[in-house]
Amino acid sequence: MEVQNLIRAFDGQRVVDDVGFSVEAGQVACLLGPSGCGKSTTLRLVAGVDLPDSGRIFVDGKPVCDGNIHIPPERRSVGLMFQDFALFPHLPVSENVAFGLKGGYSTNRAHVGELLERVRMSSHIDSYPHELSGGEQQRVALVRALAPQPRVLLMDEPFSGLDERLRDGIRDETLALLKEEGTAVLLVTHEPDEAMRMADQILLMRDGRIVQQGAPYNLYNAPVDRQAAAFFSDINILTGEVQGALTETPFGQFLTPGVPDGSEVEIVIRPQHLRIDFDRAGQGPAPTPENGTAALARVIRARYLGRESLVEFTTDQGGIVLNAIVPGVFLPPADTPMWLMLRRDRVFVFPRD
Ligand SMILES: Nc1ncnc2c1ncn2[C@@H]1O[C@H](COP(=O)(O)OP(=O)(O)OP(=O)(O)O)[C@@H](O)[C@H]1O
Repeated sequence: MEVQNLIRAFDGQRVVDDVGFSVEAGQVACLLGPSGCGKSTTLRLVAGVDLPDSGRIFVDGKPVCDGNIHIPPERRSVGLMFQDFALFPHLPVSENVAFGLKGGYSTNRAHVGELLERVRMSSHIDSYPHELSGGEQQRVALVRALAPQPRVLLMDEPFSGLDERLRDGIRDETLALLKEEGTAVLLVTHEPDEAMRMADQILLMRDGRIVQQGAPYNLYNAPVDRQAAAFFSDINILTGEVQGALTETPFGQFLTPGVPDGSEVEIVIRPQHLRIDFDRAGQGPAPTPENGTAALARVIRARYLGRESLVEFTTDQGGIVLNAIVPGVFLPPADTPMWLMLRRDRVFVFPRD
């Protein structure tokens, strides 16, 4: 599936602003972004339930929407699965799954049976939706969407109605089935964890635009700007002024090439990429290329989060507040002096907006 230069405005305001991407068969692309950034509108345009002001959409290489063509939703080979997955309450599972198939359940028994088998729901074939748990309903909704074998499946926050504990299992199961089917999937979510877990490709959206797209690894480890970095985890920010392509901080100098002298930069690091060392009578670790220079800091407070501990520090020089995440239990008392280092390969430098 491919989308080119999609634009959609409401009341003169562009909510989808020159969006373009493609999704290969068997790939999951996640449209990720904060509420109101235009994800659902993009999905609706691809589905064909809304018309773009301009732009083109292709499914299987064929145009389904451009300046001249507008193929209706039911003829786009696109399946839909939305948040409330609305199974028909008056129909049993069998009829729900067969709903989009010519001839209904009676002529598609084998296909429906096989699909239900694959999501371990065969024993519920005669049940009605109200007799199923949320997770079971979700599995039925998934195979209902896949039954007509669409080339593209569009999913809008499909897991958000589910119990937290069920979600991971159902996500993995869904992913496995989608991969087997070879369907191109476009999934809308505002949860970075979900996108990281599900996506082959993340399309990060902000104010109607895709600000970055790529594999989850790339978005996490090479964000385009501070907001993109902050979308995936808490971040620490140090600010500094550039002089001669270098920025001086309590953690030593950072290379900031291409930024004019006198302008400010933000040096960003995720809490799990701080290194901590104990203080030995005012002596810190020697500088290294990997970790730069250590800066003396004091513990403000430490909290245990289960798998990890979160320790808040303030640096002696400059009073910079920094959060560090450490695996396991690490709860130093307040005011403990410690040396902090920033993993140089995990630091992002951005011009300050
Ligand atoms: N039919 C419409 N008429 C007017 N404005 C609309 C319409 N549909 C969407 N919008 C506006 O477009 C913007 C983007 O909405 P959209 O639903 O695409 O965002 P979203 O990223 O999916 O958000 P959420 O995660 O909250 O669903 C919002 O400001 C919304 O109010």
